[in-house]
Amino acid sequence: MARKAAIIGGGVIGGGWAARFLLNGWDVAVFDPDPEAPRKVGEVLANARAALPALSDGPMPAEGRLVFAGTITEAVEGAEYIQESVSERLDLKHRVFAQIQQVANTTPIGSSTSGFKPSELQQNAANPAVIFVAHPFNPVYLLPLAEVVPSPASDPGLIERVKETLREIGMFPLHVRKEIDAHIADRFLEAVWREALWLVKDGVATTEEIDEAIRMGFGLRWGQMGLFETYRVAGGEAGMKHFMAQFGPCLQWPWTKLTDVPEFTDELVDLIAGQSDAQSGAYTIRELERIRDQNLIGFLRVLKERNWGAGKVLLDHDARRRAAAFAPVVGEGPMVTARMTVLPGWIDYNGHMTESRYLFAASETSDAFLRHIGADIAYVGTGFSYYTAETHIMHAGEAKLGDALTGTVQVLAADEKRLHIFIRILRDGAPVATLEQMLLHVDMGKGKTCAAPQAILDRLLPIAQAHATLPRPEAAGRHVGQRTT
Ligand SMILES: NC(=O)C1=CN([C@@H]2O[C@H](COP(=O)(O)OP(=O)(O)OC[C@H]3O[C@@H](n4cnc5c(N)ncnc54)[C@H](O)[C@@H]3O)[C@@H](O)[C@H]2O)C=CC1
Ligand SMILES: C[N+](C)(C)CC(=O)CC(=O)[O-]
Repeated sequence: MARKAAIIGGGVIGGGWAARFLLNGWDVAVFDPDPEAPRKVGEVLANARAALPALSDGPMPAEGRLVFAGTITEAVEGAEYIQESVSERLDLKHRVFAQIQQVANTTPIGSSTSGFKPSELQQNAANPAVIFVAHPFNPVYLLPLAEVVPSPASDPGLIERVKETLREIGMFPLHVRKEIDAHIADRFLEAVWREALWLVKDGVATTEEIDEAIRMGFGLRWGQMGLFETYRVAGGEAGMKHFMAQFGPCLQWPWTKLTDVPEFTDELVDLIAGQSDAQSGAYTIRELERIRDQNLIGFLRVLKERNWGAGKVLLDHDARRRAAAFAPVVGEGPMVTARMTVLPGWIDYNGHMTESRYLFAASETSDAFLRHIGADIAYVGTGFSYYTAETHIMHAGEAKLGDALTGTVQVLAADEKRLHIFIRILRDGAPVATLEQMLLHVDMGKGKTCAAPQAILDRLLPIAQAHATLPRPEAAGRHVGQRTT
């Protein structure tokens, strides 16, 4: 049975949390008195469905069930985790916590608050120990950071369990050790925001020029190295010490007005809103969200290829999900090594699973087999691996959205260098596709085939021997254009 999360407040952030939990296989109940909330959450979810699966290199779990609850009590019933995402007003948050704790007194309650300290949130609560800050970043379904801020009254064991829950849905819980207004990241954002307001107010730059200054330069650097690592490199060979000696004094010069807040007059609001309309008004907010999401996917995929920063979180999440999803089943017949569900992003213009996803399903199946015989990621790290030298794919049916697929491997032949396998992608026990593949054991450093080590052969060869007794698949050895009758 799927695990359940309750989301109280279904606006921009509540919708993002709902999407992240749902797409990671959790059931979600949302409570929001706004009659527009189901539409708004639905639109965020549609964006998330088009975006989040593109970050995964493994099968995602089947999407959880979304319900809109009529009351807070109904929403939190049976929930293992509660995320409060109502408007940023302390009195409102207190009322919501009181209502929740009338019926769910021990369930963890994370607050999305951008600035309130957990000790402020906990004031007068029936059980303060379970209330903490879990501050996410927009779009919640793509950005991994959640600042987890406990107070001295928080239950440390519960906080550790919450961090694990957040990892399970692909997030990076950053434990903020000392509570402070606006946590860590929003303090920076506030400082930058204040300075930008001054630059616009004083007529130095427009909103567009400020955005160009960020996205053409330091914004690109920050996404991959942050502040300190970036400045360390900027110090040249002498690193951080030289950087500080050179640029430390300029902090005393009038380069910034960071501590001073411009007055929030109607004039300033109109000036900024007007410039923002001129800059970006040609797009709707939903269009801008989709542009943002596709750009983020591009960045994140590159970081993932490099196992760096947020990309490392994505790789860890794939590995965790694979390990939790399925252990190969060794039985009498072909080995069952993978299970997956056909997701929206896998469907093509013909309304069925696109051809590249059959290859993807096959590589999930063969990768699981390789891990089973010991050729796992740690083994690849030693400089050896199996490469696919040849594939023949036959389509026997159409996989459709939501279909549950199973991948099996039958070893046709194996020796110290070669691994000849037959993969079936099954739906309800019948193949929708079969793939015959030849894999070769390779010394990656030399770029040449070589014999697999005895430890791998000791696992592989008995399977090959057992599979030699299975009926040879009719499709094995076929080539394109052969008659079937
Ligand atoms: N928008 C942002 O960029 C970020 C916002 N946050 C935080 O997330 C929280 C929510 O902010 P947004 O989603 O931006 O605001 P929003 O205005 O989009 O959504 C707030 C939602 O709370 C609902 N609400 C009001 N009273 C309620 C009640 N008694 N029970 C249930 N729902 C109720 C409203 O109907 C609304 O749909 C705030 O604490 C904010 O500081 C955190 C990270 C980023
Ligand atoms: C503007 N904000 C304070 C609500 C921003 C955040 O809290 C985080 C974000 O997503 O930028």
